[in-house]
Amino acid sequence: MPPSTSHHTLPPFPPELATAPLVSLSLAKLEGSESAESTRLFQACKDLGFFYLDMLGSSLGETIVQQAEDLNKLQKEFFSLDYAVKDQYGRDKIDPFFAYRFASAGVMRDGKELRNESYNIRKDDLLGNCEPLPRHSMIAEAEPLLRSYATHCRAVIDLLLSHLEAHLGLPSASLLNLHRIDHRSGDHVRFTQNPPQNFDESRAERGEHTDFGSITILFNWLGGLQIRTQPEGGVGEWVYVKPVPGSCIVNLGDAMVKFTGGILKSNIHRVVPPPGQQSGLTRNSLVFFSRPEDEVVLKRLKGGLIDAQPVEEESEEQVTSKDWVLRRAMGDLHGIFTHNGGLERKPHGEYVDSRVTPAVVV
Ligand SMILES: O=C(O)CCC(=O)C(=O)O
Ligand SMILES: [Fe+2]
Repeated sequence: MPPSTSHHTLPPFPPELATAPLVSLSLAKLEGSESAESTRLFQACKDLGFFYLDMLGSSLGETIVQQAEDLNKLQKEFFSLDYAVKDQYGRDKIDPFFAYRFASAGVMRDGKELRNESYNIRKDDLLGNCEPLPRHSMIAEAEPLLRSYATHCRAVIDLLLSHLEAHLGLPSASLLNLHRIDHRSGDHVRFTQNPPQNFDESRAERGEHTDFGSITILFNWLGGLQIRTQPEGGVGEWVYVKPVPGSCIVNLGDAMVKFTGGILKSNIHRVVPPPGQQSGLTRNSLVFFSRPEDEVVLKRLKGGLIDAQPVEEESEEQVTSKDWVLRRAMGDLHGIFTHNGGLERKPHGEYVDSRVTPAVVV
C-alpha cells in the first residue's frame, strides 16, 4: 500500500513563489541500476548537490516515507513537552552535539520566550554500537522505529554512494568503506521544530550553512527551506525548495566535496519561516545526517576523476571526521561553499553565527 502522507492536511505552498530547480530522481530506478538515472544522479551531485528522491514505487522508499510520517508525529509529541523536561536532555547535560538543543526564536507567547528546537539522536546509540546516551522515555520507547528508520536511510545512502563511486571511477567500495554502518560515526536522526516567527533577513543569514557530513536525507512538510541558485558567472538568489509528498530532499555535505576535490557540491542553504498561507504554523523537519566514520581523515581521495582535479595550493589542515564534526558544531571551522564548479572558502566566522541565534540549529 502506498504510504499516506500528511502534506494535504496543511495549507498549500504558495504556487506563485519561485522554487529551486531541483531534479527529481527515482529511488526505484537507482535500485534497478538504470544507467540513465544513475547518470542524472551524478550530474545533480556535480551541479547543485541537491535533488528530490522520489521514494514511491520502491518498497524501501515507501517504508521510509511512512516511517518519516510516524516520526513526525513523535517529534511533535516530544517538542510539546515542557521546556524543563526537555532541558534534562540538553547539550549541557548529555552531550555537546547528540542532545536536545535550542535557541531563542525571538518570539514571546504567554510570557514565555519561544524556542527554535532540535534533538539529535545518534545512529550508534540506536544500533547498539556504543553505550547509549540518556534519553527521554518517549524516545527510548520509539527506538525500534528510530533504529529501523536509521537503517533504511543508511541503505539509501549506501546505494547513492555506490552509484557515485562508480561514476567517479573509484575502486569499488571506496566511499562505502568510509561509511560502514557498524562503525562509529556522527550519523544521526534530527528532529527540528520552529514556532511561527516573522521573516528576518539578518536572522536568515545567520542560519546559512552547508551540511558538514556526507549525504543528508530530509523530510519537511511546510516550505521554508531555501537554497541559493548557482548561475554561471552570477551571484545567485535564494529560492524555496517546495516539499513534495512521497519524495525526500537529498543533499550532499562538505565531506563529499573534500573527498572528491570539489567534483561533487555541497550547496549552501537555510531555513526561513514558511511562506504565504503556511506562515503562522509551527514547522517541523526530520533529517538523517550521514557522516564519514569517526577515524576517517577528511581529505581528497586518490583515483579516477579526482586525480584530474586541480590541486589546491594551500592544503588545509587534515582532521578526522570526529574532530571535524565537533569543531564545526562548536563553530571552530568554516564551511565549504561551492560555486560555479570551483571551491570557494568562506572566511572563518561567516557561517558560524548560526550557533548563536539560528533559524535552524545546525
Ligand atoms: O528544516 C529543513 O528543511 C532543513 C534543515 C537543515 O538544513 C539542517 O538541519 O541542516
Ligand atoms: Fe542543512
